[in-house]
Amino acid sequence: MMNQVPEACIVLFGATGDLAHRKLYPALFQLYQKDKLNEKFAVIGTGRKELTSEQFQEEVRQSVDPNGKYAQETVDTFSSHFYFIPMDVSDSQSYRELKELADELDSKYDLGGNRMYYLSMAPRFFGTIPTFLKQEGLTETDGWQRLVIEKPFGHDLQSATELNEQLLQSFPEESIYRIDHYLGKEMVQNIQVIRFGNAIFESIWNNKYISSVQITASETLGVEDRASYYEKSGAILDMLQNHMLQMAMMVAMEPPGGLDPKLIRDEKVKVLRSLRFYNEDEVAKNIIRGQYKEGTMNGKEVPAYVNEDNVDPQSKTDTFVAARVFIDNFRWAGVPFYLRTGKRLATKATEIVVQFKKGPMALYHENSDNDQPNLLRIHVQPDEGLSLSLNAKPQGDYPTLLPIDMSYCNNCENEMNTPEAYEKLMYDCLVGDSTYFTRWDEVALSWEFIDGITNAWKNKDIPLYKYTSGTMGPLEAEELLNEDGYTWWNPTTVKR
Ligand SMILES: NC(=O)C1=CN([C@@H]2O[C@H](COP(=O)(O)OP(=O)(O)OC[C@H]3O[C@@H](n4cnc5c(N)ncnc54)[C@H](OP(=O)(O)O)[C@@H]3O)[C@@H](O)[C@H]2O)C=CC1
Ligand SMILES: O=C1O[C@H](COP(=O)(O)O)[C@@H](O)[C@H](O)[C@H]1O
Repeated sequence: MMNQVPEACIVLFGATGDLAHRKLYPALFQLYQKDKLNEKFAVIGTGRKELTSEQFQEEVRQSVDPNGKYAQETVDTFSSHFYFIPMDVSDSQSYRELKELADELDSKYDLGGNRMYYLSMAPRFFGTIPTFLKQEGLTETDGWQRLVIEKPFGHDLQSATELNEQLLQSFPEESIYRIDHYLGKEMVQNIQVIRFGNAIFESIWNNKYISSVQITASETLGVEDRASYYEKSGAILDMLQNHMLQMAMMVAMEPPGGLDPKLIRDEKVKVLRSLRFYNEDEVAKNIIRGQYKEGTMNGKEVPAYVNEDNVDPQSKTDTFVAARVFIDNFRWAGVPFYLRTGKRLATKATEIVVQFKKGPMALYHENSDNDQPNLLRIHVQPDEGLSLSLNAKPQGDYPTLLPIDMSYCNNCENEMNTPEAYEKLMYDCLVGDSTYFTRWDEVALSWEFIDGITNAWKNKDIPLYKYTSGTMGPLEAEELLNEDGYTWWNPTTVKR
């Protein structure tokens, strides 16, 4: 089979870091194994550590095959494409050496000047590196140049705008690939297919038939060793501004005119344009913030957020956020979207639940305790799949109701084969498909919305509710839904 992926040199800034080792090398290795990487490829890793290329190759081998599961020859051949340059990214001098090596590998592997620059670095370097890349002539080759930027992209609209303006001095918008790894998840990408590939869903996907939408991304982990970052971001910047809004856009967007990235991203951004922005009083009514207290998880005592390493004991950082948002357009007018995410919650799971309205007349419900609404659950993780809750008649009894589920499991057969988000995203970037990367207008609008909330939190005395670790967040988040006659649907497993 012809390999469609172009030859390329991947220059990875932050090659000695956690993300590179845990996600990026395994992702590239999977692509390599699946013949989804052109055999003409080279990776240049950079970091301040004084590694030789041989030592770097050993790190890569350890990262992709820690247990010696794969054929030695495959792992060795793969890692032989990796080279290392120790450099401080704030020193322009070191970019000259980088350029020399990149040019040399370009000839050695016949890479056509194609370059993917991946910034897996602390965000304070996101602006500097592209500036130096251009200044030192690394962007002047015969091939394409793409810039992959990790999160967070700014910390508010102003900082994101400044960063973006800086990037645009060196790379045009169409060459900037902003990562939101949730967009690389199988079931997040599947939302589009479920919606637009099934007439039965698309025809009822509106406020006539849908009563509410819930998106939960719950985590069991606490802040771990990331306090210096998390103290400034909290759940709202860490998860709501990006992953949660992106999932909401996928659920709410209009059908695109085709599968071109521009058409899809145009539709996504229109959702944000219709998002109801809140004034400070509305923030207080519609957004609940929380912070975890100590608790017991899996039989182990876990500390309160304020007692975690490097966290200010007086910290007001939100480790939980629940939001009621509205998309004021014809399709969604009046339908609340409830988004919630938090750390140290009861389960690690992400699920989208579309709740349908009841029929016009309750023929069977009166005599039944099992009066459940129809729910379409999109299980994003750890289970990947879809289930539809319906009502049927129990054997023999009549006219009571029996809740039943129809389900599809996407990763039950062979869990290992589900491509990791980073695998899909790196592949997409190599082939120049920007569909599942965030475009500047989406990022700007999502910051504008989030800034409204964080400013209200700064200016108004809005409570930070404490919740016990191992629960699903503060009671006030439950009350937010109860006000509207709903309750949260906790993530479930897909029936196998
Ligand atoms: N880790 C994760 O799970 C996730 C990370 N991200 C994002 O990915 C990015 C990287 O995160 P992560 O890998 O965890 O970070 P790490 O702190 O583990 O790695 C940082 C990397 O930057 C390098 N570095 C730091 N300063 C310099 C410098 N002055 N010059 C050259 N290299 C430098 C370090 O190399 P050295 O030590 O050799 O100097 C190291 O390779 C961040 O933007 C983060 O937000 C996003 C989602 C998840
Ligand atoms: O971006 C982030 O995502 C992770 C959760 O990602 P998942 O794929 O494990 O669901 C979160 O833990 C982290 O705080 C955040 O920065």
